[in-house]
Amino acid sequence: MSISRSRSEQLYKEALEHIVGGVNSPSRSFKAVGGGAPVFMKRAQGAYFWDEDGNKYIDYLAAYGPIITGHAHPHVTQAIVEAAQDGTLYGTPTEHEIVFARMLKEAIPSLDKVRFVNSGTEAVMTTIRVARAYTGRSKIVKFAGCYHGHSDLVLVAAGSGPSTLGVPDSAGVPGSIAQEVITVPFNDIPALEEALDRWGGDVAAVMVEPIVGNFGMVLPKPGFLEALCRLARGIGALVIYDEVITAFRFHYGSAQTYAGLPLAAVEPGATTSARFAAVEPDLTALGKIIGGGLPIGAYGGRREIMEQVAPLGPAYQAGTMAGNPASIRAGIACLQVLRQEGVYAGLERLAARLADGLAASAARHGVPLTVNRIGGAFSTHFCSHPVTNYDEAQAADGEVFAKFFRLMLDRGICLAPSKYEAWFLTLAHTDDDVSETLEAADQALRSL
Ligand SMILES: Cc1ncc(COP(=O)(O)O)c(C=O)c1O
Ligand SMILES: N[C@H](C=O)CCC(=O)O
Repeated sequence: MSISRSRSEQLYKEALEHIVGGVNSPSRSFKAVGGGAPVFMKRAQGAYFWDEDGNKYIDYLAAYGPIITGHAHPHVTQAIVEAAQDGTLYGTPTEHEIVFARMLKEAIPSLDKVRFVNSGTEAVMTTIRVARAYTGRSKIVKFAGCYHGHSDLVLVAAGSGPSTLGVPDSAGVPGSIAQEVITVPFNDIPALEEALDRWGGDVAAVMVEPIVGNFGMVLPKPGFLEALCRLARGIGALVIYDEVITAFRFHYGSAQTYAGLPLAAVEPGATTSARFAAVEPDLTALGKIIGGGLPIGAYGGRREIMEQVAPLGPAYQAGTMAGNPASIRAGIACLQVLRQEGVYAGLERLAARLADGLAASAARHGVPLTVNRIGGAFSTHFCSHPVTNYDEAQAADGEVFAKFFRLMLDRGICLAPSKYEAWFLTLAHTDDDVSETLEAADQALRSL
């Protein structure tokens, strides 16, 4: 079974002439799934894509996470149209920025103050600068396989695209910079303890995806985040959560306030805020969903730390496009949709049906498959062991994934072209979409 994608192939040839690798983000290339032309999409609506050859796909890529409402959601689209009609860029503050900052602060109480930027990369990069400015220290601890964007410091042992394409340590990052990063396995408290014992006084921050989204979806083990926060603070370092994927993905808030986060046992009767206080970060980086599909990033945290940032403090961060009215208004509209009753329960129900169905189908056909689901997102690792860290994710079978990816694509199901990326449900997906996807997956798994 194969559908024609001749126009995509033609466009890819042209793109290769003008755009490096034919793509504007390496993750979009099909290098890790057997090569050849990626699919050139022409239009997206709700849960669907149509490619340049007129083929229709059910979309679980969701643009690597931001598209949680479904494509071209009417409320978000209207906000973007109205913003465009009012002029796309002012270079001055606007009231919408205040409205949006308030919404983020209400949903994520650790944000005393925020600043808007243009991408997750910028948000993370700036949290590191601010942490260094605040502590007067230079080293950062990160976890193997966590991806924090493409700024120099965090392109060390990076998951997602870099890992997919075999460049987890990018060329062009000077050794002197890489030396400022200490990498530790995710979910490994003794290894973190050892690293902090060794480098303690030099460490400005410990940075983590509190729920990993970049070597599959991986939860912290119970007590891991509490230990991380306690150990970091014990040596005077800050805790930075990269919530670029996780904010507003699992509930109206972020991982640091998510009831599904496995925490160590708390005192009986502890309040919700006491429950989460032990895992609250000093700084948080945001992106993806908060832009409603337009480019955005944001970072925020404790007042005295954020006040290191210019014009109040000595840490410089700026941006011609930062806080642009279209992204801000799309973000407000997206959060307005997400705070409606039942939104997350619906995402979770569909994702559970799909993830459980895939696992059952794989078992029926004798295909080893580990499905890690968290709320409305999950990952599929072709292996029989649990995936709780990067090594275990790397050990999953990439060739089988590549085959599965192609079989699904030919059946009209669009996944990310990497064994490390997640499947994301949107508000536009229906039970019929899930049934169609399970039918396609059953055929694909049978013929692996
Ligand atoms: C956890 C995480 N942090 C940072 C980034 C970088 O965000 P962006 O691609 O918007 O620069 C990404 C995704 O790309 C991400 O998944
Ligand atoms: N997994 C990455 C971000 O979450 C993928 C985005 C990209 O590399 O283009």
